[in-house]
Amino acid sequence: MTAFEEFGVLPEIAKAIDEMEWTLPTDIQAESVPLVLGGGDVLMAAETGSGKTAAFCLPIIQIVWETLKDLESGKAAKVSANTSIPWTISFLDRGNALAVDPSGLRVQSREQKEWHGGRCTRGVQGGKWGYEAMVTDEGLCRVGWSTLQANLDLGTDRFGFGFGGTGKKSNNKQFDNYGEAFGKSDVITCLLDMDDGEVKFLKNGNNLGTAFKINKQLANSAFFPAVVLKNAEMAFNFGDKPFKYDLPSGYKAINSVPKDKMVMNTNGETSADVPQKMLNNAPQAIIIEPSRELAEQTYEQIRKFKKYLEAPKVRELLVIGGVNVKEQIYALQNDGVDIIVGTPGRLEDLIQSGYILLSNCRFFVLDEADGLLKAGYTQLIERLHQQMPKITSDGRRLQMIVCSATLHAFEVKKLAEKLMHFPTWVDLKGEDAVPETVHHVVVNVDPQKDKSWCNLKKHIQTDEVHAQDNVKPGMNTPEALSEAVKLLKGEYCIRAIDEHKMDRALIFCRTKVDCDNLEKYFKQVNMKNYSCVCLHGDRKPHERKANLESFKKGQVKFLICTDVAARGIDISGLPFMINITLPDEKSNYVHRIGRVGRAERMGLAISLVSTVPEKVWYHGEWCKTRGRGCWNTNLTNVKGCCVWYNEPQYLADIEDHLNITIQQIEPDMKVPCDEFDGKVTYGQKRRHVGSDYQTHTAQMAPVVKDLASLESRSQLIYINNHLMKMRKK
Ligand SMILES: Nc1ncnc2c1ncn2[C@@H]1O[C@H](COP(=O)(O)OP(=O)(O)OP(=O)(O)O)[C@@H](O)[C@H]1O
Repeated sequence: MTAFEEFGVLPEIAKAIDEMEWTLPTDIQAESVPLVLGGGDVLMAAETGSGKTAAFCLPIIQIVWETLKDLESGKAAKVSANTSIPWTISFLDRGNALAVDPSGLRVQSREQKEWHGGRCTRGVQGGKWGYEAMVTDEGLCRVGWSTLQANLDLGTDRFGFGFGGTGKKSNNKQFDNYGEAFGKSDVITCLLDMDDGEVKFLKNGNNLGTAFKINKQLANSAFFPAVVLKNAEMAFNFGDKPFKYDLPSGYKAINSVPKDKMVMNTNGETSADVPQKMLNNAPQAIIIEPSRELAEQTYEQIRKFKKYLEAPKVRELLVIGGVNVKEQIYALQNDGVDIIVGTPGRLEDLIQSGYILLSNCRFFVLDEADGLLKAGYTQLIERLHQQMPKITSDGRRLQMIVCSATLHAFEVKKLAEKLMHFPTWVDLKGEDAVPETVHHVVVNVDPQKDKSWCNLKKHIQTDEVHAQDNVKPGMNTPEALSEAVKLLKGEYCIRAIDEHKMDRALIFCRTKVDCDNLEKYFKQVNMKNYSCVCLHGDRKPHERKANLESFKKGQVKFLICTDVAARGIDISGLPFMINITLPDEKSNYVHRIGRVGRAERMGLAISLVSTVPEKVWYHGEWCKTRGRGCWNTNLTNVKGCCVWYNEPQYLADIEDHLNITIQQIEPDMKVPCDEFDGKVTYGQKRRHVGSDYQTHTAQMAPVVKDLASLESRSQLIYINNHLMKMRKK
């Protein structure tokens, strides 16, 4: 049995993992896999490169496959196969905010503004029948009877007859006083007399009299128990248990309706016998990623993990923008899908146009959740969540998984509170942190100390922010120093590469134009030694994909990118990364440097930090071309497109956030001999020197000592007591 199997992973999946040469689950996997398999909502916060992708993909693939297998063998189908459906509130015929518990006998809606209703799985034609509904939590509720034509807001059309907690009866939107108000713990008996064509109600056993006369047009219709709630909860008894109050004479429990009078509720089902799970375009899992590259990466991992899962096959689909939508639609309509990995925009397009159905979705995953929220997708996420059934047709609850290396953001906590169901935090550090495998250092770029920029014969082309300023070499104006920083950063970058003999590195620039300029400079200096490609939003999707691939395959040495690649991108054994400019968003520092030092391999991250303010482009929504061909070098406070970038401040913010002081190195780029240097090769696994064990022993020693003294004290107390008793005797 492999270590993964011990955590409940299926042998077929464990075999695929074994082939990837993963011997042990990482900490986040060991904690999260059992939680997800057990049905819980999970918030995963763990360092970059700690294996979060597998922590949610493995259990999802497993449960999806098991569900498909159950369906194939007919087990799950039984739940919705007509003949065996019990008398419950239907999982299919209900409003999208009405949660139905797995027994189908308790319903809840926490929607405060709208009413959400549901109907029973079976109905009746003819005879005298009754059932009980109990208010189990305060709120607004209405119960009664409706036909299948009635809308779910009971009593608002002529096909439904309801009695509400405010003491009103309603049919066809006509609300009249009836009986008396009811609330928490009250039991309402709903009675249907199809022989005399009337509906009446009891409150806690007291007969409130006839509420409605059913008109002749509806006399032959089938009626179903129905409910509608606004921020309330109710429980039902259709006769499986003894009623709290006896039914009036002549009435029987609704669940004793004979077959010839029983009518099945087919609303929400595609056909009487086909369970929804069989629908090709209704996936069981939706995984949202913030970038196309990350979506592709997660999709590829899923393909690897499911390799040995046969009969039935799990079908995964990548739904991202920038590629032909027709192919995605074709796959949805013809091949079908069980797990979708996608980016928000395209995903929502296909959902709103009906190509993807959410009716069977039971896993909703937000990877890099804080990034998604910061990118403005909060409402989209909430919209999708609202459309997902909170309990699926086979009685399983929607599970939500939210993860990131920087999850400690207010927005994430707010979202979790709103959408998740008693989530478990799997938080291995309690705060955003940098893995021990990442050695990260900063280098000051000080144009007042380092005057080499005055005499550069060959230099990087800058972003031309100072094209109209007088910035001659040797000048001391803020503009001249800012231009100098840009020139020096080009030199420092090459120096860092040379000093560490980097033959593989990710280089982050702040803007697309900075990326392009660095790419040109590398080619100018030495095309072969500094072979590189760019990855940023202005490059076409196929170019982005090809560039990432060529870097991953080692065909080029350097990948120059904007924050597009900051999150999640996994390039195995990547030894080096360079920040040409620090990100202004502190969590992005964690994500950027987390591209190295992954899966226990060591990595070095060097950040170039200007000591003086640097004037940079900042094209906001006011910039009509969003930067393309824009030459407005005024500052943003006068409607321009530039800002003064204060890197020392951003560095202080990052250090404050991580509660550390980042080691500073000199412009010669030499990394001083400390415990990292000399003992490690960046890109390789760290030699295990056994220090962990020693540290652990040291940590545990005082606790063990305390325990020993407690034990000895308790034994002494016991002996003393015993002696005292003996003496008394
Ligand atoms: N149990 C394991 N054993 C060995 N390698 C693993 C294991 N789990 C994951 N890995 C490898 O570790 C690397 C990082 O995994 P992954 O991309 O899931 O990290 P992450 O936590 O999502 O990081 P980020 O926050 O940067 O997105 C991958 O190359 C993956 O193949």
